[in-house]
Amino acid sequence: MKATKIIISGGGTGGHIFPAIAIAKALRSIEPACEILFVGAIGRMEMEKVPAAGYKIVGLNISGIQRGSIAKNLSLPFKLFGSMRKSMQVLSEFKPDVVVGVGGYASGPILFAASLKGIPYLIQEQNSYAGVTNKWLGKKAHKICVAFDDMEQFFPADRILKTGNPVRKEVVDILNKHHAGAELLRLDPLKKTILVTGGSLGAGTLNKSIEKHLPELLKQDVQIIWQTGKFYYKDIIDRLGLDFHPNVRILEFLNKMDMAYAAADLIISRAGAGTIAELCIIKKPVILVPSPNVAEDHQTKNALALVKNNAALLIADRSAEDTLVFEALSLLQDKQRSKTLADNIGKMALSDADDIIAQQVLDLAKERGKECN
Ligand SMILES: CC(=O)N[C@H]1[C@@H](OP(=O)(O)OP(=O)(O)OC[C@H]2O[C@@H](n3ccc(=O)[nH]c3=O)[C@H](O)[C@@H]2O)O[C@H](CO)[C@@H](O)[C@@H]1O
Repeated sequence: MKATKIIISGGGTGGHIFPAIAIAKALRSIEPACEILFVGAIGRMEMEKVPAAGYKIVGLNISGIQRGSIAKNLSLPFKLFGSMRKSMQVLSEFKPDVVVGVGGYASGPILFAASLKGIPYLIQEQNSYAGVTNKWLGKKAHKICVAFDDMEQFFPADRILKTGNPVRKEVVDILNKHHAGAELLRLDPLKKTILVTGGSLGAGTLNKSIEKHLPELLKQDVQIIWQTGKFYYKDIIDRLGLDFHPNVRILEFLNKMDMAYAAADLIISRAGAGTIAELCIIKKPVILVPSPNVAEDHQTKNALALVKNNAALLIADRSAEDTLVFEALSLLQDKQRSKTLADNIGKMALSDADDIIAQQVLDLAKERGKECN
């Protein structure tokens, strides 16, 4: 029997790449012989993370619109045209049965090319608010897998399936790892610990808020696992030094997120959809500071879906520098409130999205096989 061939496209940030890898893993576990090819954007994070996870990737020369610079956008039509041509070529050579789009620059041209060639495609929309490209591509998608309610406002209702966001299983496997996590991060497992994560790229506001109030945190003998993000790391280390205080662990990126989640008593985070899906599964008290710099303010909408169920606290980006650390310290003291938040966020967890989506992809491939015979 011919092996099923799947293209998974998209990327740009961890929020698109990690769900894509989770879907690929689930496809392999259901159908070990299936062939998977990733399509990403040259120069973006997926070109490094996808091969590291053991999959092949082809890069398109594509980027997004850059605000505030006409000159930088002049090459955009040429890039789009070149990416469409390359996408058509990749589809002709690899001959996928189904294409999956997880969002990010590379998804657009390859899904559009798939629609031109009559190849079925599935969109995995991570956020509670769909961007312009996904809305447009959604019109011809065979299936749109979503993680939030009320997505009919963006996509055809008959093709929406609420699956939740695929998470990497190893990242949310934190049971009995508290001590090991703290030790790996050279922290004391008996002291209260806050994990600060700005998503896959880090968050300037979170970094400023923590740095400004380090004295208050240290006065309470609280430990911090502080993920700064690649762009901010060097400046922070230049200012503070790498081993600035035994209670503070400063990291550019956490490769073992499970260990950090396990070691933490409280998590301060941006409101990226992938992180939120993980936070629901690991069930700890959370303070979200949505990024104001994302399309249609979708992180605030992601966060509000939790806040309206009393499953997380929300602090606006503009107030974070003044209030975030004090809210965090007060929540750490308040056991009852912490427990209520942790219980409620746990109720919002949707597990196995990776397996459900992978099965949808394989079903589409089978249906196509029947049509072609
Ligand atoms: C600035 C931006 O465009 N953000 C978007 C991006 O977020 P971003 O790329 O930050 O993605 P998410 O918050 O959704 O997910 C981050 C992922 O990176 C992992 N991780 C993070 C930090 C770390 O040190 N190590 C690590 O492994 C997390 O465990 C998680 O799996 O995609 C999300 C999903 O479409 C969107 O909701 C966000 O608005």
